[in-house]
Amino acid sequence: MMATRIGELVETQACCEPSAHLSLRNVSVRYGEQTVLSEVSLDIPRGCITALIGPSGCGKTSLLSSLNRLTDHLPDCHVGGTIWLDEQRISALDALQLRRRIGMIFQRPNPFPFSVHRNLDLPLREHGVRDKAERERRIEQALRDVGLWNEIRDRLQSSALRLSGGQQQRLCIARALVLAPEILLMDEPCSALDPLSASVVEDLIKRLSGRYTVIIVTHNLAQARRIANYTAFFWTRESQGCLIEFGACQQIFEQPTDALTAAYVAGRSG
Ligand SMILES: Nc1ncnc2c1ncn2[C@@H]1O[C@H](COP(=O)(O)OP(=O)(O)OP(=O)(O)O)[C@@H](O)[C@H]1O
Repeated sequence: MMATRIGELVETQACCEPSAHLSLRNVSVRYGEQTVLSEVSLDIPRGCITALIGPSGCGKTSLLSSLNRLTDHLPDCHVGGTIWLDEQRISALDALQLRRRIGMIFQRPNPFPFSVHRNLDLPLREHGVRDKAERERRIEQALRDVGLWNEIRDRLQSSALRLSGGQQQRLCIARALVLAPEILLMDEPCSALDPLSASVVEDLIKRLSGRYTVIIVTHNLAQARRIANYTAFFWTRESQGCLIEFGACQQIFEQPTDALTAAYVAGRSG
């Protein structure tokens, strides 16, 4: 499948490439017999930030986790439909390679309980980067990209757990970046941080757009408005999450076409 045009959305978001990086077709997620997300079809624009919003339990995290097949590891979790990464079905890709191309950042910073350096060196070794000088170059670059190099360059051998929460989260983003991914999945990456650290991480995410396709789950509508180019709004109907509306961020927040979206972004429901 060739990359899909995003159609009229491109005209409203000149910053974005007019192609889909990920294409979802009739994607459903169920745990055992319980379908929690039903028939989602969506094109994720390349090089842009797409926010997934909606009330608790409508399946945002389940959808995010299905995009790099973390759902493979959840007991009783079944993902139906088709997810394309460019012209390849993700189900046909090697899971390790897929997760190199699609990194994930979680709500709570989760550095490995090792040194800062080892947090970044380990994934590179696991992915077969044998040349030490190349690993060092990529580690420094990733730390520069997240704005940590100058802050902690003299503490690379100290435990990552001694960093502040915000620094730990930036280290986790660096851990994803060091593998040169194409796409970053972020599940409420600022919600466990103090306001100052959250705003540093938010600025960082904004700076990543263009170079990376970012998909971010957030409950913070103001944050979605500030950083996202596109927004997908989910809702729960008859106990199943579904996609209500997808569009350019400005359109979703200022001129939503669906009454449910309008009520949600205005804070009248959910
Ligand atoms: N591992 C699991 N096993 C069984 N049910 C699950 C599992 N993970 C999530 N669920 C259920 O799937 C539904 C969707 O959950 P999910 O976390 O994807 O929603 P969400 O929109 O991300 O919620 P929140 O905004 O609160 O994080 C919920 O009813 C949840 O209880």
